[in-house]
Amino acid sequence: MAVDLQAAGGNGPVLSVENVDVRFGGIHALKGVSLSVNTGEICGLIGPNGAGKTTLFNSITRLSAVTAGSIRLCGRGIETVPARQIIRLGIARTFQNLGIYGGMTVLENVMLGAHHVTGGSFLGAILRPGLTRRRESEIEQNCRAILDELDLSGVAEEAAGSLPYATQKRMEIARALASRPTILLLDEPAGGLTHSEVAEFGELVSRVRDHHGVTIVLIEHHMGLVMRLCDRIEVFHLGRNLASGTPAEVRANPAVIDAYLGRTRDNA
Ligand SMILES: Nc1ncnc2c1ncn2[C@@H]1O[C@H](COP(=O)(O)OP(=O)(O)OP(=O)(O)O)[C@@H](O)[C@H]1O
Repeated sequence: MAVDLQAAGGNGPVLSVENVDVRFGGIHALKGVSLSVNTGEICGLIGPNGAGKTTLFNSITRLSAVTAGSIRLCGRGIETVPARQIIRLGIARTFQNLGIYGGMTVLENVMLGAHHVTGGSFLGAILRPGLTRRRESEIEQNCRAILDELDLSGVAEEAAGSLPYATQKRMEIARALASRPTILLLDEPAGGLTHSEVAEFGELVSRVRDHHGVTIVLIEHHMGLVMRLCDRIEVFHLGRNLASGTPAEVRANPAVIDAYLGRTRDNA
C-alpha cells in the first residue's frame, strides 16, 4: 500500500523535508533542516557525529516528534501519521544496530517485513482460513524471490542469529524490500563490514535501486562508499544543513572539509 507516485502528484520529490526542528528538552538536535529527494535517487546523508542525521530519520519515521517544519512523502504531509503506519505509506528503514530476530529463520524475518504492511488479524485467519493461506503463500513466494535476488536463498531456513554479520545486514535490506517501499532509509548500513564486504554491499544497494525502482537515503560514515554510490550528498553539521551537491562538489567544498577537520566556517 505504498503511496502511488502518479496519484500523489507526479514527478515532484518523493521526500521533501522543510525547515524541520527537533528538540530533546534543552538539546536542539535539528535546526531548520531541509532535504529533498527525487524518485530513484540514492542520496547520501553525511556529517560528523551528532550532526542530527539519525534524528532526521527518526523524524521521518515518526519516532521523534517534529517541533516545527514539514515532512512530505510524495506531496502528502506525514508529520502527524502514527509511527506504526509509516511503513504502510511506503517508508522502510534499517537501523544502525541490527534489528533482527536471531532465533527466527531468515525467511521468517523477511516475511515479517511483508506482514507489517499486509496486516491480517487472528479473527480473519479463523473466519477465512483459505484466504489467509493463499495470502501467506503469496507473501512467501515474494519473499523467496527477494532472498534469491539478494543471494540469500541458501540460508533461507537458517536461524538469522547464526549468520555472519554481513549476511545479517543483507537480510535487513531483504526485509525492508518485502514491504515494497517507495523509499528506503539506510542508517549506516556499512558499519562493521570489512573492506571487501563494503564494496559488495555498495553493489547490492545499487542493484536494489535499479531492480526495485526504490529511492534510497543513506546515512554513512564510510566516505569511499558514499562517494561511489550516491547521486547526491547532503551534509549536516551541528543540526543544520551545511552543503549539498554531487559527490565531487561536496568533496571539494571547503566548509565540508572544515567540518570534518573539526573547524567550521563560523568559528574558524
Ligand atoms: N533521544 C534523544 N534524547 C536526547 N538527545 C538526543 C536524542 N537523540 C539524539 N539526541 C542528540 O541529538 C543530537 C543529534 O544526534 P544524532 O544521533 O541525530 O546525530 P548523528 O548525526 O546521527 O550522529 P552519529 O553519526 O554519531 O550517529 C546529538 O547531540 C544527540 O546527543
